[in-house]
Amino acid sequence: MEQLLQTYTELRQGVSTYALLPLLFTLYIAGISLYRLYFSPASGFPGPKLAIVSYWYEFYYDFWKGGRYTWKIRELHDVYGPFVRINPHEVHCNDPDFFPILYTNSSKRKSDKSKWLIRQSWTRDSTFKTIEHDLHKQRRAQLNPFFSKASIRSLEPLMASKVDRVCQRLQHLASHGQVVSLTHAFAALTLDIVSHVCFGVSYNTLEDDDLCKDWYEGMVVASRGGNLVRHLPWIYTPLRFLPRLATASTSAGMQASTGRQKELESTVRDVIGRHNSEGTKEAAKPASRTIFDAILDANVPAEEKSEPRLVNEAHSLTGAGAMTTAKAMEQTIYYLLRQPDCMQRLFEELTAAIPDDAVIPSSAVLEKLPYLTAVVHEGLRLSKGVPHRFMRISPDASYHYGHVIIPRGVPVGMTLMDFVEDPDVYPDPQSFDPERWIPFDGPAARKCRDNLLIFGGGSRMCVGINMAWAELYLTIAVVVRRLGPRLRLADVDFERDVMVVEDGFNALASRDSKGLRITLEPGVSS
Ligand code: HEM
Repeated sequence: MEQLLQTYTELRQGVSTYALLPLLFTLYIAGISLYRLYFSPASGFPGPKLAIVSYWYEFYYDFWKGGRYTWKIRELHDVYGPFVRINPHEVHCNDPDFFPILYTNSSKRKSDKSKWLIRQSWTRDSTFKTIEHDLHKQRRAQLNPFFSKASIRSLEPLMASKVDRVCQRLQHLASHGQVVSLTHAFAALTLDIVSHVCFGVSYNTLEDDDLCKDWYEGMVVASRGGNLVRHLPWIYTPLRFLPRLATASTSAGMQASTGRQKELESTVRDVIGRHNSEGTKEAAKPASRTIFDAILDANVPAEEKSEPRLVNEAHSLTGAGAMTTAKAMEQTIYYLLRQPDCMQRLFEELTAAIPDDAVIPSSAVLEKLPYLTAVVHEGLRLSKGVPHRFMRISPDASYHYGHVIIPRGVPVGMTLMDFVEDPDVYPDPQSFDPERWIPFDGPAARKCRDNLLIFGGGSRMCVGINMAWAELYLTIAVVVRRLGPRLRLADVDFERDVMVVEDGFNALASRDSKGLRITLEPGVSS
């Protein structure tokens, strides 16, 4: 009897506890919503109530709508003004005058990144994704020397040989009227260059039958997956291991992504092994020293040189170095092919400047060609760069801008794509119009240049900017000079294959995209 009574009491206690759960949950949600609406440090900024109280609003546009929050944020600015609360913690700004205040140098203020950014990422230990200002500064100092103007100049023979090779491969692959993917060809080119700079050995994907199709598809899958992982970070671990387990996975993209991960891990292991067996490379000739040698030689804590951290860095450098620049090359060639008068004018300028198309001039010489300069700038602008917003957190002092104060600790970001599509600076911004850059030192072009903030700004500005410009000038000049009049678009639909419609951090075309595909007319190029 006593036992029965005890069981009854336990049951009642159990029932009442369970009955309390929904109530506790409701109170928790109400409490957190009230806090986010009225007491959070970001509560002074307007925005949709749903976005302020919950991340599900952003999730809907990021995941359900497929990387569309960036475009939704634009609409929110139309309703709420230049500063908008876009999620429970973050403020977004679209006022260009705020740019230099937000993206400033280390001497002016510390700039942390937001943890929200690294939730989506397989590169969370890279320089790019480093949250804390001082640690970023230390990591960035190891990269800077490899990307200075002088270093990039010394890399030009390597770049030229790869550009030469991409032309040969295009001619070979398209020799019998076959369709070739310029998307994969340009990704192979940029990947081969950046892998050489990082590891001292090029991936040589230009030699692969399908160029770097697998690597590229893997990047696209990882980019799209990022929009899910950012919201549901617990999914990161199963996602990392799932493809390894499911070797027979039906998703080619997943397999490609796994292959890419394995390849990077083994490359980094090789680099560490080679470095350790050769001893310190401090005294080595600068030309033979790689980024990873510099990191491994640096006087920093051991965890900074750990294999997982270096794999993260390798992921980030190869991804950042290859995807964006290749996209800009692809878009530039696409617009030239859509506007044959522009292609013809560029070809004529190049033929005059490079009488022997076997000789590849330096990028410094190419930068003096006015029409090429206009085309390269316009193509880069229309490639949109990275469509995702770049957040900063000022850890020590609030941001002050007119009457607006953003308290320290509040993440605030801007979307660089907004600048390159600003109709006040670039009338009819979606059209390809190299004329807007001519004359290059005139007032209109100057305004265009000042707004081409596609590489970001301040202490975390793109480290690869010099490399990107050199690659763009060399590639566009040589490809157009040698093959321009013979290139034809092969079943390319702008909205399906070219237009940037998805923010997967990288700029992505539609999910049905077949990439930019071309054929080559027979004949002599010059
Ligand atoms: C058209 C080409 C490119 C565009 C539009 C571009 C754009 C950007 C932007 C906007 C950032 C700043 C991110 C931020 O503010 O948080 C960035 C950072 C970075 N980019 Fe680029 N990039 C390009 C080419 C390259 C190349 C060729 C490399 C070579 C490896 C590279 C490597 C990096 C790295 C490592 C960072 C992180 C820098 C840091 O956090 O200190 N990028 N890029």
